[in-house]
Amino acid sequence: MPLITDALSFDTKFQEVPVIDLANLSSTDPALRRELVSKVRDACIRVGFFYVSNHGIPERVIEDALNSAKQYFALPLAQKLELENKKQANFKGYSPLLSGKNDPYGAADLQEGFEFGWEEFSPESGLSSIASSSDEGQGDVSGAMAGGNVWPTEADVPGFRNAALEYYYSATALGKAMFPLFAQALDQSPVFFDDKTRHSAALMKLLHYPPQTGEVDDRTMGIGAHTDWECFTILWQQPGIQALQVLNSSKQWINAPPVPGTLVINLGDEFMRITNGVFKSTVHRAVNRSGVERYSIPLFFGIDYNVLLEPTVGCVSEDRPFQYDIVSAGDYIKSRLHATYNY
Ligand SMILES: O=C(O)CCC(=O)C(=O)O
Ligand SMILES: [Fe+2]
Repeated sequence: MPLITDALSFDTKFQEVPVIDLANLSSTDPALRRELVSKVRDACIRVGFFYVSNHGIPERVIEDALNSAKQYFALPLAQKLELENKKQANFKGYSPLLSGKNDPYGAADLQEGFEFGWEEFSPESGLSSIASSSDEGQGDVSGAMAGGNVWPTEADVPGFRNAALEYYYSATALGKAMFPLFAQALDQSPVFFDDKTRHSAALMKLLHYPPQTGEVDDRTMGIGAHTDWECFTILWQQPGIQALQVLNSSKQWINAPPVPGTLVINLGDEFMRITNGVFKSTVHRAVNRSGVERYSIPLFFGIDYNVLLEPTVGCVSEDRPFQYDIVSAGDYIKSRLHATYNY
């Protein structure tokens, strides 16, 4: 039976986001691997979201990134605007409050962010050991997504670039270890994505949501209803604050609160497209009505920008022909960035 036929029998009216323990992620025991693959497959087809525990990103790396984000967003607005994303290649850098609109039918997003992608480590940064263990070479900075990162100066936010890149390398290492799981969940060989993920086509964003107080306006969200664009997102959310909500197929918003010790993994449009909808790119949003500041850190991990988003074997059938235009990953991400920030 093709995967697509099997997937159609799954019930997508989920009421909660499952938790998957990654403790056995690198185990070679076939039974343990089968069990893990089967959990990932179920979550990808039914929900498009899951939490992972034992994810391997050290607590210290998370804390340093969070503290750097807090210091960065506390800078005066004029200083942050020097690196405004609209002035940079492919929207790297700072996005002010209300500058983006993820939900084309909603209001602008009540969040500010700082985005960057892969970059070559410089030996003096002290990151060489981490970089070399998680990335085998060049970031893909040619073509549609060309353009390097921009950073505040060391004097403005001491240690910012270092802490941000350290988190980036840890999260991309986790992402790279997860691609074989997704491949196996699609009945492909574990190396299926290897030649499509040679460069880290991963964008990381530090996000800050001010508390929404006063009159509750149902249109204004921290980030409006949207799907993510890459293959999958690795999301750290600040403990203790409920903000993230996920839409099930009955159009109910299901809370996805931070679960201590976990990260959220959610699938995006690239996976949905190449699997012809077998993997769900689930709509979600975040609204911070907690009364305190909220920070989160998504890392959006895609396939290489030059690779075409073509259908995967088993994901099309006579009844379910491929339903998307075939575009390159880079062209797809670039078009979505433009739509979000030039609304
Ligand atoms: O801040 C969050 O919890 C969600 C962020 C998000 O969905 C995104 O940046 O795409
Ligand atoms: Fe998202």
